[in-house]
Amino acid sequence: MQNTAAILLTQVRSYDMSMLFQGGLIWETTRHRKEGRDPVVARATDLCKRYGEGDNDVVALDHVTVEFRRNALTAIMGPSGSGKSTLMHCMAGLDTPTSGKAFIEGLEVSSMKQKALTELRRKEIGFIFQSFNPVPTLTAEENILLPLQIAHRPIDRAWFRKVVGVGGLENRLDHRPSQLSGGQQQRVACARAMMERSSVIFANEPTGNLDSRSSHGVLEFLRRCVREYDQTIVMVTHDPRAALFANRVLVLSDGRIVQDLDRPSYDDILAVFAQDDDPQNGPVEVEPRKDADQ
Ligand SMILES: Nc1ncnc2c1ncn2[C@@H]1O[C@H](COP(=O)(O)OP(=O)(O)OP(=O)(O)O)[C@@H](O)[C@H]1O
Repeated sequence: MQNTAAILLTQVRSYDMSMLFQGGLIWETTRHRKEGRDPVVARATDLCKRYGEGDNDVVALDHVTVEFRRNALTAIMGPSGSGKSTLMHCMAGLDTPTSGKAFIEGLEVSSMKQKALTELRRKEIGFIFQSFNPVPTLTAEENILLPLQIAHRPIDRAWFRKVVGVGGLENRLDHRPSQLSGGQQQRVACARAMMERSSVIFANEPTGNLDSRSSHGVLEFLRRCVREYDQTIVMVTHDPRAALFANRVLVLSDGRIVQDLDRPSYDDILAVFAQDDDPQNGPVEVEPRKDADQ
């Protein structure tokens, strides 16, 4: 009995030690990569994802190999069902690929144990979703800082001021969500993600619920964070105007990358949409790029 207890205790201790070691390893590896300025922040090799079986089998990702560069705003576009969200979820460790590998800062996300993955996500991966659900009783400032406070992480006030400045939120910090417009709320969501200083932020349709004016404010915020403050953003979008803010546009079709456009022009984006013959997606109206200076 005593022996069993001793073995159990040793197992628990070695498990704790291995988790500590894994956490430390993640921290050290990502720090070295960032300091070494490895130009690739995230990578997928031969990524496949199938859902269902037999007649219900769906190939969501079909041998996708791609690198995401640091300090870039990459847009992922493509028709509905082409695999955009699945790619993002597999890259961020929110879903597991059927085969192939996904890496963040050189660490293989696709085979990571749950606890290490949680640690990696907490430290190195940020998220912005289409719908932001701020805590209604908290102010904008409190909502922005909430994840850091929950994690007992220190708040870099200088960085906070820069982020809210770029987001144009200085005069809204003591407002509650009900006192903010949709665009302001989404900029609060972006500011929250920026505060974490993750290696990469995955944004899924960040302007999907916004009118074109509010979208512009959010996209300009994201673009400035990339250009001026070295952030790295991968954004899924159906919106051609959003893609005009990106340094690079990847186009997916049937789970494959069919185009990889570097700083695409208005005409390049139009051409992508001209090829999208899915009637569900409706006609596309793209305004000429007025503000872009890339
Ligand atoms: N959990 C799931 N179970 C079964 N099939 C799924 C699941 N998730 C996604 N799929 C299928 O995988 C394919 C890719 O889906 P995904 O959501 O990645 O596409 P998408 O390009 O993001 O689409 P949308 O633009 O409509 O959001 C689709 O055919 C979808 O129906």
